[in-house]
Formats: sequence, structure tokens, C-alpha cells
Amino acid sequence: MKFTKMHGCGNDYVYVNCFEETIENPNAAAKFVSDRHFGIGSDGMICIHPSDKADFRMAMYNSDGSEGAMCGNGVRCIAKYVYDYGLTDKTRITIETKGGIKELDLTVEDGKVTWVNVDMDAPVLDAEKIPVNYDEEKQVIDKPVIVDGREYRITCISMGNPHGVVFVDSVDDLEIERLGPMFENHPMFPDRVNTEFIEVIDDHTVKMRVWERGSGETLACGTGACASAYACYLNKKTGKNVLVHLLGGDLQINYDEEKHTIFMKGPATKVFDGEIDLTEVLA
Ligand SMILES: N[C@H](CCC[C@H](N)C(=O)O)C(=O)O
Repeated sequence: MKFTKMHGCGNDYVYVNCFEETIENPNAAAKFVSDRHFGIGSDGMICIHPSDKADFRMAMYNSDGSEGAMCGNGVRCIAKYVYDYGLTDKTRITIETKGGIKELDLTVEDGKVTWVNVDMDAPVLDAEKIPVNYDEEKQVIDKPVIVDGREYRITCISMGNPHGVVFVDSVDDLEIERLGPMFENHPMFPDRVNTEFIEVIDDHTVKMRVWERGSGETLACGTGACASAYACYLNKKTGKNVLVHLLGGDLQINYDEEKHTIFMKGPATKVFDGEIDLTEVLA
């Protein structure tokens, strides 16, 4: 299988061009290639497919092999892949995901994509759609939740995939390896959840760490940054435009109230191309 290792703010995936490759068991392949000791090493695997509804279609898998519905850093890297490898010459493209069709604006410098601005669509607060069960509440905004004997306040949002945004005093001394799985597998989330821990710096800047469903702590999460920026706005912690500092870089998130949509702007980076034999692994 030919692949390309790429990352967005350090959120790294193995990208496979499925116009040319066929993967029999993508869940098992994702789990294997993601392994940082026995595989290639990544937060998961992302397949680029043809689409009959958009220019391209994304299928994304976490490092535990589970399939996710949307990936903000992933769609930016797909934009870079399809342009840089000549699958398109357009600088405005659409990508079909299980979390809806996304529109992307590509910035090209010296013939290569460097930055991508994505229309991430409207944030969804409807508890049933996220999904989250919190008493009979229709929305979960700034609600108390007890984790590890401590009370946190959580705001739940879907960006095509489920997020729980939690405000903390400092993200630097967070015991994320211990806390992350407790949020991820909390009974209020029937499909598990991606959890963002947010430290507010000022009315347009936050620091974020994320514990991703199916992948653990990652250096960045695009959908998570969007959910967090919107949670900050809802809870009056920031305005509509938020610079999110992640462990692996920065994302600029802007909420366009008129269009009721969130824009995410950030980098997309290629690391290397490679080839791997999966016949024995998947046998
Ligand atoms: N890192 C991704 C999100 C992956 C979400 C995945 N962990 C799930 O929903 O299961 C991002 O940049 O948006």
C-alpha cells in the first residue's frame, strides 16, 4: 500500500489515495499503521475516495481502528494532497464526510498548498444528535459533571462528531492520561466523546488540550478547536473569533453569526511518502 504521512498542527495521519489503492479491512489497517512502535506511527488513517456528491470523499479511522465521522485537520491535509498530487487544479474544493460536505479554500504558495480555510458548518447543540444523555435536557451547556470525584462544567457540541468542552484553570498540569478516558467513556456519551480542555487566555485567545475518542491525546484537533471556540462564545468567555493554541500549533476559528457557520483556518503539512506491505498483517 502506498501512503503519505501528513499532519495538521501535529495531528498526524497516514493518508491513502483510494483512487489507486483498495484496502480490504480499513479498521484493522488503521490500527496497525498507527502503531508508533510496530507500524508507521500516526493518530489514525485517512482514505481519499472518489465521491458522487462532492469533489472527494474522506473516510477517517482512529488509531484504535474505530471509524470517525469528521476530522478538521484531516480535511485540510486532504486538500493539500489532492492539489499537490494533481488530483485537482481547483483552489476551492468540496469534500464529502460522514459529518456532511465541507467547502475548502486553498492557499497555494510556490505550487503547493500551505494553508486551508474550511467552512466547518453550523455547530449542533441538539443533545440527541451529538449524542449525549443528560437527564432530559435538549442541550448540554455549562452543566456540572462529576469525573474522578471532582465537578467539571461541560458544554457538548457536535461538529459532525461529538465533543465535550471543559473549562479548566490551567491545561499545563492536567492529568490528561487519567482524566481523558474517564470523559471518553462516561455513561452520558453512548458513542464515546472527544474531550477538549480549555484554558481561556483573553477574549480572543485560548489554550487547548484534547483527548480524542479512539486516539487518546493528540497534538491538535480541528473539529475540537471549532467546538471549543463556539463553547467559549456561548459561555461568554470570548468573542466570535478565537485563536486556539494547541500543543502542535495554532488554529484560527471564526464564528460567522450571519451564516451561522464556523470557519477554521490552519496549515497542512506533508512529512513523507512511503510504501508498506500489509498482506501478512491483514491475513
Ligand atoms: N483530529 C480530528 C478529529 C478526530 C475525531 C475522532 N477522534 C472521532 O470523532 O472519533 C480533527 O482534527 O478534527
